[in-house]
Amino acid sequence: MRRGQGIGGHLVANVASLRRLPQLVASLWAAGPGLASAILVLRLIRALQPPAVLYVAKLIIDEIVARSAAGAGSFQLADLQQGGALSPLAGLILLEFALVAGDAVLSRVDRLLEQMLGERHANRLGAALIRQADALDLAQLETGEIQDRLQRARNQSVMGNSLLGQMLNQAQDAVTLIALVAGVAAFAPALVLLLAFALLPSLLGEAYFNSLRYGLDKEATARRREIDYIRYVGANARTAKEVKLFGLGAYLAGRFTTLAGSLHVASMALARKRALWGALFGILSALSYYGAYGYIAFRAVQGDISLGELTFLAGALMRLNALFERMILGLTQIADRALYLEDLYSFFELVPGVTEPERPLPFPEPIRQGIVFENVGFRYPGKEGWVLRNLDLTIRPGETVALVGENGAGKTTIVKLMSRLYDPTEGRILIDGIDCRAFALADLRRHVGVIFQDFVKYNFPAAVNIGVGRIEAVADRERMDAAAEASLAADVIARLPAGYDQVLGDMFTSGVELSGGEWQRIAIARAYFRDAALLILDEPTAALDARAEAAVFARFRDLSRGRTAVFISHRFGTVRMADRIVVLDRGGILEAGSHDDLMRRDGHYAALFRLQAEAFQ
Ligand SMILES: Nc1ncnc2c1ncn2[C@@H]1O[C@H](COP(=O)(O)OP(=O)(O)OP(=O)(O)O)[C@@H](O)[C@H]1O
Repeated sequence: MRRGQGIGGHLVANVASLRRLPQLVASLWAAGPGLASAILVLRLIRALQPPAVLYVAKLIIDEIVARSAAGAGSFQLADLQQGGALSPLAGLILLEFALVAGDAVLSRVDRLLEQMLGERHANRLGAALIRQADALDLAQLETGEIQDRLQRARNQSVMGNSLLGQMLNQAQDAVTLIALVAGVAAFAPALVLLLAFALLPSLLGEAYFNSLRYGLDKEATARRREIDYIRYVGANARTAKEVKLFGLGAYLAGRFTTLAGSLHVASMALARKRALWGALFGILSALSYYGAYGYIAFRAVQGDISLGELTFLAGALMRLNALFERMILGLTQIADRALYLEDLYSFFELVPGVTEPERPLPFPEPIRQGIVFENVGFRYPGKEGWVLRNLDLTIRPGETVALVGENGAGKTTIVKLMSRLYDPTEGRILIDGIDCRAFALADLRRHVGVIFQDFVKYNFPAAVNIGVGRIEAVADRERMDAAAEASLAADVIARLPAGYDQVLGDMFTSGVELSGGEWQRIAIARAYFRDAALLILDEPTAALDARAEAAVFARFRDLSRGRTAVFISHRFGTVRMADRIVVLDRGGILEAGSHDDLMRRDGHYAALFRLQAEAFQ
């Protein structure tokens, strides 16, 4: 929201925010149509209860007044019955009781049903959010703006529940209000106008402040993310080592205080303004309320309305006053949250750029001609420089290729392109002559097994940590044993108290944390467990000790026989084992060939190889 937009602009934004409400209603309905209908019926009945109670009270008083007027004398218990049946007065009192007690019961049933529907809806939304995040491109998820939106959407998936209750309260109050206003209009039409005067300024004021609040929150999202991040870095087992040793505690606390303070100042300034105006509007509505009260008292004294009608009108006014207050507050909260619905639903409307082909071709099994990068260029969306440019590279079937190059040369990006985490900005990637965009994404990825250098350390049991490589086969112990054996993870598992069932990581109390190299063995097992035609390992042995590295690679060569394998490594002892080594520099290929070829050529690779070898002499 831009500053200086004026009240008109704010109101438009506020009304626009409500446009997402029908979507919320539809998804709530879809979560439980039966539950939703039952809730609506209950709310409607409860909405009509207050006017009914007031009306019965009016009848009771009129009945009592009529009795006194008829000179029936003081009221006796025996008066409760008349000719063997209940007297009209007793009947009315009983009815009043039934209305009040009935509402108490209905409100409990209603709350229960709403909780059921709310939880069901939140669960559905939570799952849908994960599916949508999965469908989006990695490049989309990596942008700060989408991360913000995702963060807000995550909050919303829980908030939807409170919105359900608020919307129903509002609808119920609206029905009660209409019924009460109709009742008031029947006895004293002039009062309705007076009430409208009390309502309008509050309504406009609230709408205005709602939009200001949203604008403020939106502006502050980036700062709030930074605050959350500082809170994470400052109070977290993972960062504690460095924070302690570098003495960062005071620095982080200071930065936190500065950022949180700036947010606090802005939000307090708005809260003060809002409180001031709220108080003024409150006085205005109190004035209207007492004006109306005086008016009906005067008419009663004049004898224009009966005592029963006076009771009804006074009761209705009191209720209407409370209802206005509540509805304005409710409207504020609904509009406020509805503005955030925009984040939720706009996240669901994001369309991935890495798309499925209309008529997918089957992935070649086995790969016969290989993988060809044809003049491939890649630039991150919204970024200036090219990460890869004019890249021509062929990976033959059954070949083991090592990608080497300095930090930032583009090695990981090549791997991401091969698995279609990104699509090339220019050029094509062909598998057996077919553009890889022609395969169904799931089919392509089923045939590719990638372990990234920043692989995920799942705080799940060891078996699942390996099984995620091919989750549908997670129960296949024979396959798991083979993968664990090949990756040297078997030794790690054997040492775990609960073996394969041992929860790993430090997130849960039952978890066992592993060393970097142990985690890496588990991750490599994941790749073997996947058993894909194309195996890609991005710095798979960086955390392994020398003996483990040699053992892993001896097995890697055995296992990758007959399948295509690509690995990235900065360790030339490992790299030299590849059939072909591709040296990358600033997004292009500098040289390529076997270790012996490249050493003979005496170029960049040979220089780097000697440099590393000398360091060990
Ligand atoms: N999500 C991203 N958004 C924008 N730029 C990125 C992103 N990820 C990587 N880059 C840039 O792309 C370039 C290539 O990165 P890449 O990870 O492919 O390099 P690499 O050769 O694997 O490096 P390393 O040896 O350090 O792992 C780098 O200059 C990096 O700054």
